[in-house]
Amino acid sequence: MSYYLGIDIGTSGTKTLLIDVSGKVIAEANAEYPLEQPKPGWTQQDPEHWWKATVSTVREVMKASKVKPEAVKAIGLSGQMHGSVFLDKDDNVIRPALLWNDQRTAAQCEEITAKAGGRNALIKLVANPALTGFQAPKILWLRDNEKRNFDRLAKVLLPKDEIRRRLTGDYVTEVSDASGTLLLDVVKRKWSTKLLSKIELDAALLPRVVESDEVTGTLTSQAAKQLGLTTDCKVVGGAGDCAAGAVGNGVVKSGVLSTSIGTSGVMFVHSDEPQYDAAGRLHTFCHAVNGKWHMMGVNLTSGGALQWWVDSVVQGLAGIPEKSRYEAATREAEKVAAGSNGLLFLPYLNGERTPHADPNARGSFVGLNTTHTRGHLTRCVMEGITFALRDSLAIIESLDVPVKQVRASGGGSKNPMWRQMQADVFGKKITTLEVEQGPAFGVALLAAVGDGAYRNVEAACKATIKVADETKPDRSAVKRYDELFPIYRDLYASLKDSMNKLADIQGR
Ligand SMILES: Nc1ncnc2c1ncn2[C@@H]1O[C@H](COP(=O)(O)OP(=O)(O)O)[C@@H](O)[C@H]1O
Ligand SMILES: O=C(CO)[C@@H](O)[C@H](O)COP(=O)(O)O
Repeated sequence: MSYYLGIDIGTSGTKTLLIDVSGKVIAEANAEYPLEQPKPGWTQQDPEHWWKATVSTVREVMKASKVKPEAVKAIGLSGQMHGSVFLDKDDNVIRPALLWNDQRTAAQCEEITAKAGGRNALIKLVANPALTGFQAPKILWLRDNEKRNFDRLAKVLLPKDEIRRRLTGDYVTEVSDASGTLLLDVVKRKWSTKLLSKIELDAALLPRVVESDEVTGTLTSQAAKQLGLTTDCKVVGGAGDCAAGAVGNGVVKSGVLSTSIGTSGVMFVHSDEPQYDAAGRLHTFCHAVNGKWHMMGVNLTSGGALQWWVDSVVQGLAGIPEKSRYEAATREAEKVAAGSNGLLFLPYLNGERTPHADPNARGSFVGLNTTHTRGHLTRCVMEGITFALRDSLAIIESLDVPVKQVRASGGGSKNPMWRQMQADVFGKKITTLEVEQGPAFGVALLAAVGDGAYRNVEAACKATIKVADETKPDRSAVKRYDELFPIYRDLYASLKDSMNKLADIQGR
C-alpha cells in the first residue's frame, strides 16, 4: 500500500498527517511555535521553527503509524501564505520571515500601485490590488529599511517553499501560493515580467513556478535521514493553506463554498475562469486544481480574535489546556441568546483585508451596557468574527457566484456552537466532512495525485471526501442576525477615522 504525507506550516504550528491511498488518516501530529510581534501590526517568525516542527511531526507520525519509510511515496506541502523568507547566496536566512498579517508595508503598496500605472492597471497585470500582507511589498520594505540585508538578498521564498528547499534542495513554488506574492500573472499562471520590470525587481530572486500536483523533486539524503524517510520520496508542488484547505474540503468545482475559522478567516469559492471583484475586496488567485482559479475573502484576525480574548483578557482560564479553555469560554457564551443582547464586536485587531483593506483598522466592542456579562462578550467576539465572514459572503453573492453548499472548516468550526452560529449568521445550511483535516489533508491528496494514484485532483476528492454532518439555520436567530448585520457593517465607516488615529498613537 502507498502512503502520503501532508505537512501544513501554519501560523501557530505545523500539522502533519499521513494518509493511505484511500484517504484514510493513519496518524497525525502537531507542533506549536511562537510568533514575534516586535511592534503593533508587525509579525515575524524564525523559519528554523518551521523546519524543527516539520522534522518532529514527520518522525512522530512515522513512529505512531509503524508504516515502513519506503511505503511513503510522496509529500505535499501547505503553509501560511504571503510570508517572505529572505535568503542569501549560501541559503542563510537573512532575518526573521515577515508574515501574511504583517502590516508594515503601506508605503511600498502605494509605490507598487503607482509604478504599475494605478490600481486598475495593477489588477490587469496580477489580478489583485497591492495589499500590505502580500510578498512583493515586503521585498521593497527590505530594500527601503534594511539596505544591508537587501544587498545580501539572493532568493525570496514563501514559508512552505522554504521547507521544500530544506527537503529537496530546490527553489520551487506553485501557482496557488505564488498568486499571493502579487508578482504572478494569475491569468497566465507565470511570473509577471511586466510588473517585475516596472518595480525593478530581479526575476532571479524568485523560485520556479509549477502546478500544485507536479512533482518538484525528491528528498536529499540528509533530509531523508532527518525525517526517517527514503530518497525516493517525492515532493509535489502543494498549495497555499487556503487552496490546500479547499482541496481538503472538496471545493474543487463551482457551487461549493468553504469557510474557515483559523487564526485568519477565509471564504473561498472555486471558479472555472478567473473572476474578479472590481473593487478588489476579494483576492483572485490560481487554484491548486490545474487550470482553475478561485476567489476568496480573508479576515486577518478571525479565530485569532477569540484566541486573544480567551488567552489575554478572560480571567480564570489561564493554565487550562487550550481545547478546554475554548470550551469553557464558549460554554458561557452558549447561555447567551443570539445577538448578545445588542452588543457588537469588530474583530480588526491587526487591521483588516476583506472588505476594508485597511492596515490601521482596529477592534472594538460597541453597545456595552451594565447587564452584559463575560458570556455576552465572548459570544459577541464570536459573532463579530462570523459577521466579518458574512461580509465576504455578501460580496461573493453580489457577483452572482452560485453558492449551493457551504462547508465549514478550521479550528473554530470544530465547535458545534460556532457551526450553528455560522448557519444562523449566513442564513445557510452548513456541512462538515468526515475527515476535517483541512490543508494538510488537501496537500496529502495532491501528493497522491502527483504520485499517479489518482487521475487528477477532482478524482482524488471524489474518492476520498465524504459529508458527515449538516447544521440547519435556526429561523429566529437568522432574523436577529439579519437585524444586527447592517448595524455591524455601518460601524467601520463611522469609526474609521478614530481607529486610524488610535493606530497611529499605538505605532509610536
Ligand atoms: N474548541 C474550540 N472552540 C472554539 N474555537 C476554537 C476551538 N478550538 C480552536 N478554536 C479556534 O480555532 C483557532 C485555531 O484554528 P486552527 O485552524 O487550528 O489555526 P491555524 O490558523 O493556526 O492553523 C483558534 O484561534 C480558536 O479561535
Ligand atoms: O493570508 C492568508 C490568506 O490570504 C492566511 O490565510 C494565511 O495563509 C495564514 O492562515 P492561517 O495561519 O490562519 O491558517
